[in-house]
Amino acid sequence: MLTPTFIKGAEAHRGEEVKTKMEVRNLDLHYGNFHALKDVTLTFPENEVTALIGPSGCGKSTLLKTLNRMNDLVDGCKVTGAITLDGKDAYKDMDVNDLRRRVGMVFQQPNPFPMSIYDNIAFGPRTHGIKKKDELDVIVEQSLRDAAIWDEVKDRLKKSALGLSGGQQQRLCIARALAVRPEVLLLDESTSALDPISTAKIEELVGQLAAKYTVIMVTHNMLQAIRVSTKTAFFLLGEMVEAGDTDTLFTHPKDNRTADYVSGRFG
Ligand SMILES: Nc1ncnc2c1ncn2[C@@H]1O[C@H](COP(=O)(O)OP(=O)(O)OP(=O)(O)O)[C@@H](O)[C@H]1O
Repeated sequence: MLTPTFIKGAEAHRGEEVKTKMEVRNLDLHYGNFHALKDVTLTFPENEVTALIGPSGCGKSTLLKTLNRMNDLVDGCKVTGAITLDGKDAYKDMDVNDLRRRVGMVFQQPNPFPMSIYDNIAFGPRTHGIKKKDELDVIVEQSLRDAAIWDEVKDRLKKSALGLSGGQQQRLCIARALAVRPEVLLLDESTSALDPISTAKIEELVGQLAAKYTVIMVTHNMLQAIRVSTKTAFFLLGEMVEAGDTDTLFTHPKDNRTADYVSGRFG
């Protein structure tokens, strides 16, 4: 097994009580007649990285999008069961815009807006009513620092974000997500379009982000799950087969289907 080059969230917090940040209970999701998630129950510990793994089409991205109600935008999508953030029901007791500010998302392909680096980061805070330049300056710098890209872009903040490399664009997108002060960060295969060096930088960054944020990541890369996450959940055909401590799930899986998948027998 690869040795992580940074301290994983749970190791940093060892000895402290682990708090649940988000929880999914008896979640069923249908796209029309298609049953995409089946009675999923799962908790996401605060200030840790949870990885969602499983073969293509098993429902990982669907679950991720359900956590900040992105699926509300999909016609014919029906969700039953409960999703909570700090114990509050995300579908019943929370304004959807407030939920999406608190639970930010970064996608597979870097998708910077066609505007300057500065304006990309200031975009979210501005839409939330922050207009003062000195206040925005502080948020832009802090977000870029938190996303480990400040030193690379601090002298070109007014230049177009589209001039950055793919790996830099993805860290910019993480900075943009951080700029509205989220509590949870959803990463949907956020390194799959990147080269190995950019991937390594983002993996290291994710490890650091867990000090401040709860991170939930979908990944196809099992080594990445091992390197970065403290908790892993394995999905198959819409069912959550097994979840637990990452090292245990990969070395001593309880379910034969998990064992077959993590040993590369299918997927
Ligand atoms: N908007 C949609 N309408 C209908 N079916 C959908 C929709 N989105 C996803 N699905 C179906 O739901 C199932 C789960 O899809 P999902 O994208 O969550 O899987 P995944 O595990 O993330 O796959 P991948 O690893 O390939 O991204 C798939 O069968 C997919 O075709």
